[in-house]
Amino acid sequence: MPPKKAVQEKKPLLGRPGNNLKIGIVGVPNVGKSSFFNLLSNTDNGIIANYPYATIDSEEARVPVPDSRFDWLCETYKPASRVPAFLTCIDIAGLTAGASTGAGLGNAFLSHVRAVDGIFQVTRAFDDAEVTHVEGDVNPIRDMEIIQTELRLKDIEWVQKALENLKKTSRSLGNTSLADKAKKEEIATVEKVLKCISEDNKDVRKGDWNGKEIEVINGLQLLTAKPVTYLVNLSEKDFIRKKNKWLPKIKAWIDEHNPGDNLIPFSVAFEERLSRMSPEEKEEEQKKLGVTSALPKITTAGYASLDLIRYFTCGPDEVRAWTIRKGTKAPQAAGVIHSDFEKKFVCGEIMAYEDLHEHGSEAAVKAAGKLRQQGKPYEMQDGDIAYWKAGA
Ligand SMILES: Nc1ncnc2c1ncn2[C@@H]1O[C@H](COP(=O)(O)OP(=O)(O)OP(=O)(O)O)[C@@H](O)[C@H]1O
Ligand SMILES: [Mg+2]
Repeated sequence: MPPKKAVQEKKPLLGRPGNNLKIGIVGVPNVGKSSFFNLLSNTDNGIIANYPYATIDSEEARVPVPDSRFDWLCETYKPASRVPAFLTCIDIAGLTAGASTGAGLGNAFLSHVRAVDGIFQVTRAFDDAEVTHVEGDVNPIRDMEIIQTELRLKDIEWVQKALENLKKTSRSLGNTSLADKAKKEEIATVEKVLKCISEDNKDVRKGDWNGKEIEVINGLQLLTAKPVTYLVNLSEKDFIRKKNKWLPKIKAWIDEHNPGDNLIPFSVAFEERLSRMSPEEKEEEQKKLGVTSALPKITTAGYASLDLIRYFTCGPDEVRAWTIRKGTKAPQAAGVIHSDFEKKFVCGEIMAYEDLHEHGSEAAVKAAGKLRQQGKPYEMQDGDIAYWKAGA
């Protein structure tokens, strides 16, 4: 007899449930966050200035996510309207040492971080005597430590409060009820979270959690549970020669403290220069220097860090990408377009982008038997092309 297959528990994802997720730009003051925000969103909404705390209120922008599949679909269908996937980005005020106890913009800043789902952490590794550094000199390791410490301190305070409240309600429930058992489990998880941040010195996203624990953690909305992409802002010269004395140290710091987190070098100065060129000049310049803008890579990484994927709807009127969370089932994916599609869901006719690309037309995909009818249990795959059928 073949051995029994182990049933793998399907864990919920860490983070706020839903498809409408946002990424926030975080860092110490005056490191280029707003400049980066403006370049990424192709706007001038972010307030740029050569002094700390230029940004106070947060700004929001929707950044199109580059995708060669989307471009190919638009070429193929030649639709009247084209809507790519977007990543919602927020420019946040600079964070200073002591923010968790109210220094700088303190708690207001931290509440902005709480409201986002992921973090682009900008660190400064460019030397420029003209640009003030709040800590006096350029040292990205110290800056990363400041951010990490402040976010952890705030989480510790938050978790301790949650624990107190849980213990209070647990006492009032008595000893025997089922609700009491659930409370005790919740308390045990919250205690484990506290140990993770305060004793093991780990960000919550680096802890090893089971499905039940993740549900409790998601209820807490912790700052260190959010995925982080480290963006190192270099001088133009260093970016072009792909060398900077801090880069190996930053890499080593990430490997030691938050192994697996993404590190992307870029240069505000280089991107700013490119942004002033025409598309042809831009091409030419990047070819000449043998380097390409880091912005597409950064947008793609941010989107992926939030566990977002997309499916497409295609036709002569519109080619459109719809953003969903990994693991989303067909009815909920249809519901992103219209809630009626979810409520009255019948099925989806679904093909993979790769199959359409390979066979060239929907008819050919169908003839090859690769256009499939999928029901309610179907889990959407990145790059699916869907036609939804809903009841009247
Ligand atoms: N790679 C770079 N090389 C040189 N100067 C840079 C670079 N990146 C940013 N700057 C300059 O640094 C200054 C601060 O930039 P910006 O206002 O974008 O920072 P910020 O992090 O948003 O600051 P705040 O925390 O005050 O909101 C600006 O003068 C900007 O031109
Ligand atoms: Mg700013």
